[in-house]
Amino acid sequence: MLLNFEATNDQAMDMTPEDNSAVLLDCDSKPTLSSDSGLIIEETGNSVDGDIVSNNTDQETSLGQERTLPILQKIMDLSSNIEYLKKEHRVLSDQVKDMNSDSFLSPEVLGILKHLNNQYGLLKTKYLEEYSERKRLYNEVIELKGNIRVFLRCRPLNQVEVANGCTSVVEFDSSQENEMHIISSDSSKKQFKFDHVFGPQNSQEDVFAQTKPVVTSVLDGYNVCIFAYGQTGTGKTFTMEGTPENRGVNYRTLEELFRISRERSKIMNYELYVSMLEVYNEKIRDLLAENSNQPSKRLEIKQAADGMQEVPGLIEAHVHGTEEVWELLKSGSRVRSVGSTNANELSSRSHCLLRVTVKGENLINGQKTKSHLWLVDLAGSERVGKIEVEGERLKESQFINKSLSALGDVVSALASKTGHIPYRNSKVTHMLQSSLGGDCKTLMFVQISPSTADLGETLCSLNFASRVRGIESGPARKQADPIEILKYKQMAEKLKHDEKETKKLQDNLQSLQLRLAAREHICRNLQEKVRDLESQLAEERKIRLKQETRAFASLSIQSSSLKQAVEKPKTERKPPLGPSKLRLPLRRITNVMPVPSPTLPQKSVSTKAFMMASTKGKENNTLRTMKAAPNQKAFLQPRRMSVAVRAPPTTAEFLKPKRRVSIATLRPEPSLQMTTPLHTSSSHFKNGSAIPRPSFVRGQRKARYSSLFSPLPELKNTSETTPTVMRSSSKFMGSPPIQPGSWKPKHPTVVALQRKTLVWSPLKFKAMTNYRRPSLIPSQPSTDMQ
Ligand SMILES: Nc1ncnc2c1ncn2[C@@H]1O[C@H](COP(=O)(O)OP(=O)(O)OP(=O)(O)O)[C@@H](O)[C@H]1O
Repeated sequence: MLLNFEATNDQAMDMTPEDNSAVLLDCDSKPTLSSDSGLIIEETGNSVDGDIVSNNTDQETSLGQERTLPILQKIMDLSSNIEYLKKEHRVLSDQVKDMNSDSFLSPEVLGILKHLNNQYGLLKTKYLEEYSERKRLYNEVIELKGNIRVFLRCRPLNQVEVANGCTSVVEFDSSQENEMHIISSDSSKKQFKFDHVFGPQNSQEDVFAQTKPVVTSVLDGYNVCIFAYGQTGTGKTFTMEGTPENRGVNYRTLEELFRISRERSKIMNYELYVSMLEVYNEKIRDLLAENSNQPSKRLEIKQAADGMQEVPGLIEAHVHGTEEVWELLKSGSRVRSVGSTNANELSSRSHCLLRVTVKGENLINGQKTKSHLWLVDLAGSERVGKIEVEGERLKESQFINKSLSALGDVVSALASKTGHIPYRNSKVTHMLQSSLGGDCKTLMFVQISPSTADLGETLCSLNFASRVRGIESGPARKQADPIEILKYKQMAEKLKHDEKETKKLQDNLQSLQLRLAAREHICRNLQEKVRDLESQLAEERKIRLKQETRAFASLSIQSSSLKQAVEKPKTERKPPLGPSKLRLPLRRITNVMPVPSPTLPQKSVSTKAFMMASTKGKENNTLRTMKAAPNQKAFLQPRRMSVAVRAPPTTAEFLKPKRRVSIATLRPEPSLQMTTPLHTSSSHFKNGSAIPRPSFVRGQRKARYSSLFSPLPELKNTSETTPTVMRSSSKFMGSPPIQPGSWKPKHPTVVALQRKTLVWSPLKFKAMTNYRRPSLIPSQPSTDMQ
């Protein structure tokens, strides 16, 4: 009979001894393996019918055998089974070996597995990189939009809730760290999204890890505000303050600030100050004030010059280490107003505000910053009916709810971007004004309870938080130290003033330079003019010499002819025109005093000379006579003789000054007393009460020199004397010294330059230097000149 091993085996196992006893098996029968690895048991002698001879002896023996047979049989069966199982194990092991080495773990498969493993690792790192990059970009967008970041934190169910059979209505998706769902009573789910979601399993470390980047930006000069909002008993104080075993955001923040400031000590110098206050029943109380149980002075919120809210008189404790901070926080928390409600045994009955002021100074560029970090634990929103409060607690609750509803109004106004934001409706909103709508980084923790019993309150908190998340307050900006700003403002004003002064001085300088240039130009022109005049004078002298020679000659002829024609007694004869008034040769202007004429008064001689000249006056004859003059002394005759050759003038014309040069017409200033060497002698006589000689020629010279030197102040002051410059060199060798205010320019260009406010410009100056104004005195003789 052929049996399948498994079936046989199973059957064998299930067989009872009675069954076994019924079956006689040949001990020698051995299991053999079939070709298909099945077990075949050959029945080799189980048929005993007709082969066994019965006798008594044999019967006893057979009875004893019958008793031992089933046991033996069983042993045999089991041993054969063991044998069989061993064999089967061997076969299967061989098969597994074959599979391992041959087919399943072939090198190709291993290679593919390796490759897939590497790819998986790469994708994982890529995903993580992308994830952090997305988060960074998201944070940047939030910062640019100025959105208030909102973190949700859900506490675990407490013992009371568990005992009451409350279940959790909050569902978290571990793959989405910023999403959560609320399961409503009708089993529908409502999704809420926040910047981060912390479940009951998240620790204080997890929370601070996400908060750290925001709080530490206070060291970079940003104003930061973190506040916890939520229903009473949801863990606001736990998140912000924590417990000695599980310290909260406040302590961890200061610890981190100290750590970073130590790290940056080579570049930055930081000073940290801590203030702690509470708003209880709409009154501000300093929690760090000594004897804070006593009624303290009234603190009010004022707006500082930099637009931030300040509380004058609030204590600012300078802190140097975390231990000091912890002590301060503990002492502040101790005096905080807390009370017991049926929602929270130690419920905060006030809004607690911790302010950290950071003063930073950059040791490299000296830039200073002053920024604030506000850490706010708001009082819990609560339904008065639900928590069954009365008396003082009821009053507290009403104040709390009023201020929280004011916060809600502010958030609604900010979210809808209305013009007026009602910040001043409560102390808290007034205090957080710049944090909610200003240029600071704001983070809100919305705390919720997971309990089904608090579903309504939880939904209210979540809706409020979603509205807060929608507020766009504009990007945050770094805060410079107000003292620094003031210093820079003063510096800017001083700079402006200095610039004005510099401009004024530049203008003055420019006008002086222009005046100088104008004067130099005048001087140059005058020098040229003097040279021209000198040459003209020389020419004139030459001509006059010729004329006088001619006149002298003609007179000599006339006198000799008269002598011959009319015989007169010798006594009547006129004395010859002697060298009574010798003149120096007219070569150049000199200081040498001329020798005064000792002889006849000029007037009588000149009159007679004029009369004689009128009778004759033939120039050709004069010239001839001149040529025939015996010696040079004759050329040094008094000037009257030379004038006599001209046409006889009328009495009025006689004394009229002759206009000879252009200078006389340019500056006809009769009042100006300019002298020549000749005039000096005349003045001398004048001063000595002598009668001045009526020489119009000298008058002409006087006018000419007056015009020449009148613009020079030195000459004006010394009008009665010859100028020093003239005396020393008789030429204008340089600019005359300027006495301010002693000379008023009269030339229109100079006057215009003086009056005009000039703006300094190198181009202008260049243009001006190139510009040649017309000379005060024309270089070519004009029609006025003769
Ligand atoms: N995440 C949390 N893990 C463990 N326990 C928490 C957590 N959050 C809150 N608790 C516990 O819940 C209780 C209430 O917390 P807490 O006092 O901080 O609430 P609250 O919101 O500040 O209440 P109130 O507004 O009344 O002051 C505390 O005993 C606190 O230890």
